[in-house]
Amino acid sequence: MDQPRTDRLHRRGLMFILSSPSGAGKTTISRMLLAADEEIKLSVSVTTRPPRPGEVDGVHYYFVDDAEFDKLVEEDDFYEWAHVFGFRYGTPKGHIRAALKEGQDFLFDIDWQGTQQLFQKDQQDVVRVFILPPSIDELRRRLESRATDDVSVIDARMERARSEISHWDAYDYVVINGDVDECFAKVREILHAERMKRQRQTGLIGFVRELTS
Ligand SMILES: Nc1nc2c(ncn2[C@@H]2O[C@H](COP(=O)(O)OP(=O)(O)O)[C@@H](O)[C@H]2O)c(=O)[nH]1
Ligand SMILES: Nc1ncnc2c1ncn2[C@@H]1O[C@H](COP(=O)(O)OP(=O)(O)O)[C@@H](O)[C@H]1O
Repeated sequence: MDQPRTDRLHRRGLMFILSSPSGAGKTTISRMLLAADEEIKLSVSVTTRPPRPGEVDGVHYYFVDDAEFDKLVEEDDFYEWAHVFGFRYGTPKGHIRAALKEGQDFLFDIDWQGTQQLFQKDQQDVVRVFILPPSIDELRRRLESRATDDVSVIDARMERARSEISHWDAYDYVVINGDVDECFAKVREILHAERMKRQRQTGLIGFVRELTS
């Protein structure tokens, strides 16, 4: 029997967005996904927030000062950018569009404002996933256990969590992060299923034509 060649068909890449209130676990899930899946690459954001311990410039974020950020805005180098927690965060355009066409998937860890902007610009490629904490008390526990922010910062993030959660219905998928492995498995299933969407499988047309000729 001929080897089926369906796994070699070309498809468009997708823009896989993970958002959540701070502390719900999107960074954790993002890192698990990037470690487990070779086909997806992180879109590294630019931020004016100072690095946390362990964060590496160019890997987790590009850390810049206000003047550098202003320059990037002026030069129209961002797909989108937003104010979050008193700092600015932006998605650099880079070569995302061309890479999507070549079949490269990108992971975005961005907030609801950035999600809206990316969706307006590129509905066909965007997949929006929102992660919820299992409870508000657990959200605070996670922010405290991460131990990267002082109490006033944690309070501000908790204050903002309610308004962030109110945007849950602007997402395609919502996953509750109770058990981290379960949450990860669900997010991975979403990614796998989205890759199989007919509209993304641009190589199907030729394949079906061959099958039916
Ligand atoms: N709009 C937008 N939001 C971003 C971007 N990068 C990060 N964010 C969001 O900014 C918020 C704060 O991020 P961060 O300071 O790393 O703290 P975290 O919430 O604990 O991950 C999170 O909601 C991120 O998803 C970006 O490029 N654009
Ligand atoms: N399902 C989970 N159960 C327990 N702790 C978790 C879970 N998911 C994430 N955490 C922990 O909660 C803290 C916040 O997670 P993080 O991924 O940094 O959140 P976010 O990126 O959404 O701000 C981290 O210390 C992380 O290890």
